[in-house]
Amino acid sequence: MTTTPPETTESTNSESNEDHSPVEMAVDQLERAAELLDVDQGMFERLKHPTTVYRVSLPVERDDGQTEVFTGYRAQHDDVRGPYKGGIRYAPGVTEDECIALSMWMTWKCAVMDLPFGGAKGGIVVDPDELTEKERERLTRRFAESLQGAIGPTKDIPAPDMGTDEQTMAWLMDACSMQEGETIPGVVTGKPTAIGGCPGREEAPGRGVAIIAREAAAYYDMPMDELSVAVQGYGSVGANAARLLDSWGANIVAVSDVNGAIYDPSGLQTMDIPTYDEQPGAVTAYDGGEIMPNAELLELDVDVLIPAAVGNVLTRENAADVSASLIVEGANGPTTTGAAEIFDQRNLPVIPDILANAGGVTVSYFEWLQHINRRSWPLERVRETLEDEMVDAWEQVARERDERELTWRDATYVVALSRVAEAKDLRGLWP
Ligand SMILES: NC(=O)C1=CN([C@@H]2O[C@H](COP(=O)(O)OP(=O)(O)OC[C@H]3O[C@@H](n4cnc5c(N)ncnc54)[C@H](OP(=O)(O)O)[C@@H]3O)[C@@H](O)[C@H]2O)C=CC1
Ligand SMILES: O=C(O)CCC(=O)C(=O)O
Repeated sequence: MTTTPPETTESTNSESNEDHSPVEMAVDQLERAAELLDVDQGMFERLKHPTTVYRVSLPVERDDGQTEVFTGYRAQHDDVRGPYKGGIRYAPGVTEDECIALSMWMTWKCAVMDLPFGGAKGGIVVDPDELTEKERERLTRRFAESLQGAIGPTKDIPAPDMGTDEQTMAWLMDACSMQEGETIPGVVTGKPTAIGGCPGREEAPGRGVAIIAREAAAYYDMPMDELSVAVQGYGSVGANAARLLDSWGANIVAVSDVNGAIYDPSGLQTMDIPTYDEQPGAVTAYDGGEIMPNAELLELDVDVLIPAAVGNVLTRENAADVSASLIVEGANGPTTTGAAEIFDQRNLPVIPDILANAGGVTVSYFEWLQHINRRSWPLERVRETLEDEMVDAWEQVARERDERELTWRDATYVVALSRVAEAKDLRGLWP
């Protein structure tokens, strides 16, 4: 177990991190908010570091009998407002540095939504598509064993992220329950509904992105039925956001997966384009529209650009060429520090990830409450409550932005950090 952030390492999209590691990006963002709020220097120093980082070796027997050892991480950033909370990703580019940055972003995301959680994030360095289902199950169970004592319904509650899904959460829950000798549904969120999951959790991050895009478009007087939208990434977040905006009347002109984008200025039928889960690799095989590289999608002349795939895609190199009028961050950390500076200079509004994609953790919170109350919510209640919570958070951030004349990112961080700092002051944990 380590407790300090490492030096710069590569992030999920390592080609364009402009020498800023994810942690450095996260610290830059925190520093701006700390200055605006005049936060105590010591508290700022503390919040630059995670509380704990677990690094575990995971020996797994492959189906051919060979043993392979994978590396897993769980970074726990801060729990002053409640148990650590955050997803687990399976991806070849997972690093300790990335998990730490993502855990910091979870602290702010939970705080901006006013959820009683702190921030955590974990991952395993693995391409899940290269494992069979049985191998993925063995790997997940081994990860749960290695994190015994670190995770639990009142300590740290994992959830899905890139490369993991409700089945992964079911295995994690089962492994933790076996260790404890009793069924503990609250140890993870994003489970299948048959074992205590919340209806609507899978669609929630994308639904939240769509709600925030709708509110932001209205703020800038852009009518929904005239809105052109490009979405990078057609997985859980991107496809759900695209389809919902489409159903509200927006014109989704481009979507992409890892192989590339399809573009049709007259609008794509998003319900007809299969996501990776529905049919892997189907985006660029879709009949209709022009095929283009992901990089070109990011520069399309659209009203709204939603990067919803991986981190660090908007960089100092391409920021000047982004032609959208508004960016809504669906992915975590899609905008590098260098790109953010250029967007600020250009007065191009960027609605940050910690607000825009917070729908997932918000519905995770509903799931956690259902575990405590032993009572499930119907889908309509989930959707209505999510709508209320997202709009509430949006309005608080918009007020802060307008009153202090801040960027959207700074305003969001100010709302989040002021809640975390107040909790630390009240609990007397600081200094
Ligand atoms: N799932 C969740 O609960 C939440 C996720 N997020 C964040 O949203 C982002 C996407 O997550 P999620 O939708 O769950 O992930 P998925 O794995 O479901 O989807 C990711 C999508 O991005 C595509 N993609 C992968 N790599 C690239 C690349 N280099 N360039 C372009 N497209 C690429 C994938 O293509 P292909 O299908 O071909 O692999 C897929 O369409 C991540 O940053 C995640 O952290 C944020 C909040 C909650
Ligand atoms: O639902 C959760 O607990 C976490 C979701 C997540 O990892 C994220 O919002 O980035």
